[in-house]
Amino acid sequence: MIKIGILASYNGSGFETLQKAINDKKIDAQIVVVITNNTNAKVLEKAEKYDIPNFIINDKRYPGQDIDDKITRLLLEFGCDYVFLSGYMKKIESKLIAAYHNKIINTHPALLPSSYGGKGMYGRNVHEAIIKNGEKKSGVTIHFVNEVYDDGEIILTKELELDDNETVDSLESKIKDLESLAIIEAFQKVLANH
Ligand SMILES: Nc1nc2c(c(=O)[nH]1)N[C@@H](CN(C=O)c1ccc(C(=O)N[C@@H](CCC(=O)O)C(=O)O)cc1)CN2
Ligand SMILES: NCC(=O)N[C@@H]1O[C@H](COP(=O)([O-])[O-])[C@@H](O)[C@H]1O
Repeated sequence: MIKIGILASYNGSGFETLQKAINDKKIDAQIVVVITNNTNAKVLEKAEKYDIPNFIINDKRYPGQDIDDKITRLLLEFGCDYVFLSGYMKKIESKLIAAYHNKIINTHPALLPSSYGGKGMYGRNVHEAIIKNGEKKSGVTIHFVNEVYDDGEIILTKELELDDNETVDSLESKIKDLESLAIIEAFQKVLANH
């Protein structure tokens, strides 16, 4: 059975999408651990709901320790084959990348490559920039993770056209819906080649 570890900073909506797809037999895998950097992350409640071991790992909780090493060791201890970044807001560092080369998958709420990726481009910031710049389309990119933000090999993208009166809230909602489809399709594609 392919094992997946989750890294998330907030709600972990992508994690729940993946878990529901697993429960619905759309994806043959098991989510075995959830890790967050955020003590208040709602993803912790979701992990408990699905009876998945969950951990908070951040500098405050482990002052002076190597967070990269700690996360990597935990994912390895749980036997993870893949790592899914479900709205994880911290840079993935060298030890985790080395341990999981082209096995870390991220979902980004814009089309890449573009100026809507990289440092500062996360969550609502992305949608605000898209609308401010008068873009006519946006979308979702699922990609493998390398040392650089939003620079890894692209697994798939899904596009949408913006309405004339699109707002940040309306775009965020549409992107979230599109993202759910993209996550399922991307994992089916990756696991088919496992
Ligand atoms: N090595 C990599 N690490 C991460 C990647 C990646 O592609 N390579 N993707 C991100 C997810 N992400 C976009 O998809 C992303 C997340 C956060 C940021 C960002 O600018 N973060 C801020 C800190 C924000 C915070 O502390 O809440 C920063 O670095 O200053 C950019 C892109 C996950 N990691
Ligand atoms: N650049 C990374 C980034 O912006 N990721 C985005 O964070 C959201 C997390 O939402 P959630 O906490 O509700 O799952 C997700 O929509 C994801 O695309």
